[in-house]
Amino acid sequence: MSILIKNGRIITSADDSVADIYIEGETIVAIGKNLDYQAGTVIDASDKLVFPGGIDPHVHLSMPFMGTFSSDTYETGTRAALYGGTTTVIDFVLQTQGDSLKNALADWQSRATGTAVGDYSFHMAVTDFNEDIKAEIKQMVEEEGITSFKTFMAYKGALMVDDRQMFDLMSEVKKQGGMVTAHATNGDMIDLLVAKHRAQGKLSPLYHYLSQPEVTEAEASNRFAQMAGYTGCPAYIVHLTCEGALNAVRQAGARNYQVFAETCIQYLILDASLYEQDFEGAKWVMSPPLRQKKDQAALWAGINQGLLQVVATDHCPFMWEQKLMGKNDFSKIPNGHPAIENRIELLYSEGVDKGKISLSKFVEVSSTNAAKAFGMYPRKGTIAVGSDADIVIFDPNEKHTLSAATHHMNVDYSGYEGWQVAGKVKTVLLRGKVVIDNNQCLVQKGNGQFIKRNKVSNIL
Ligand SMILES: NC(=O)NCCC(=O)O
Ligand SMILES: [Zn+2]
Ligand SMILES: [Zn+2]
Repeated sequence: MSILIKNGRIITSADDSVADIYIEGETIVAIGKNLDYQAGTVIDASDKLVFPGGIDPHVHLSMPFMGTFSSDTYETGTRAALYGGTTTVIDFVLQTQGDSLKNALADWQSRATGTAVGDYSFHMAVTDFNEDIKAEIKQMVEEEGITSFKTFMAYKGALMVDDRQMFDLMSEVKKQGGMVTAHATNGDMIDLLVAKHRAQGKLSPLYHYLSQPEVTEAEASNRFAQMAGYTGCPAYIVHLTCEGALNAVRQAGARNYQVFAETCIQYLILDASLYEQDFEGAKWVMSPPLRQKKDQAALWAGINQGLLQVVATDHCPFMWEQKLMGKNDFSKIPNGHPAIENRIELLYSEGVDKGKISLSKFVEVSSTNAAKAFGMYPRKGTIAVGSDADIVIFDPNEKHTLSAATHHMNVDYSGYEGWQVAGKVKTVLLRGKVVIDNNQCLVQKGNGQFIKRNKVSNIL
């Protein structure tokens, strides 16, 4: 099978030029002006942007959490991702405390294998670290191609690890050539604030926000970054939301520690005023919570300053019925919101179209940097000869409106209902196959492949 994409404006993190792309099988074979190949399919990309398939390294599909499961499966979630221009996602395998990493991996493999529509990989979330688990780290890196290890510094009593475990894990992961990532908020402080608000009968979604003030994130981010610096372990903070946490990353960088950070689209464009509307605010109950306008400004600046390398989603959708589990108590609202399908169009619209970031920065933070940080580059994350032909053809002028009525995520509301975006994902290729065209998904479940990842060395 061969495809020739003609006359698109090809944007990578390094280049911007109008040219053609020739694809054979799953791979990009040639890029240049006026390419003269006899292709099975020719796609005219005149007046369109052509950029690498998005990589969302923070999603939760069919995730068991807070007494329920996130509502997108590998099928619905990766298909919605493709509609939105994201061709590869990285989900989190969650170790059950007291059990092995191997068993957790088998559990997640059974959900994803033969089900995913788009490509996927796994981070391993270590929720309980001891000598037995230490022995499994090497096996994950060497045999399974899982090179990043997630930790939760919050969700006390469920997923949280203590500092001793974190410190020990970092030393081992460094030895094995991996990366430790963290949900960096102070679980003890949050636990106390939640208990205090509940005891006072303060039970609306607003108190979810007030139980996780900026200091809880700034403190944990700094602690995580300092431990990373001391152990020399490459480290990555997930879903960073605020100025205080960004300052911890800035300080770590000033000391040449390898500390990388991701924010998510919602923290760039939504703010905490959404919690001021009775239970409706449950749509945006996520951890960490939405912050203030001053934090949004800091995050956009952090992207441009290279302190934040990735814009992900932390896609973790729950049906409204599931959110209602916390109708009378904010601490029982399943945490998370849907965005896997909306990330690229929102980031283009609010970032590039509004002049906050350049097109090359857009490509870096939506695709290239995640591929580099998580050991998939240059197979993924760029448009280059030899790379997988994961390609988005995007119309920068086709305005449209986001809505639950038209999205493909398995969730019955949108966090962005009525939001007008400036451009539209038109055609998506995954490993040389047209998977989305003309608002249609052309592939079935089982099309997605598990992507084994390389060790983390000389990243970014
Ligand atoms: N973020 C969130 O609210 N839900 C998913 C789990 C996590 O990433 O902390
Ligand atoms: Zn988290
Ligand atoms: Zn998450």
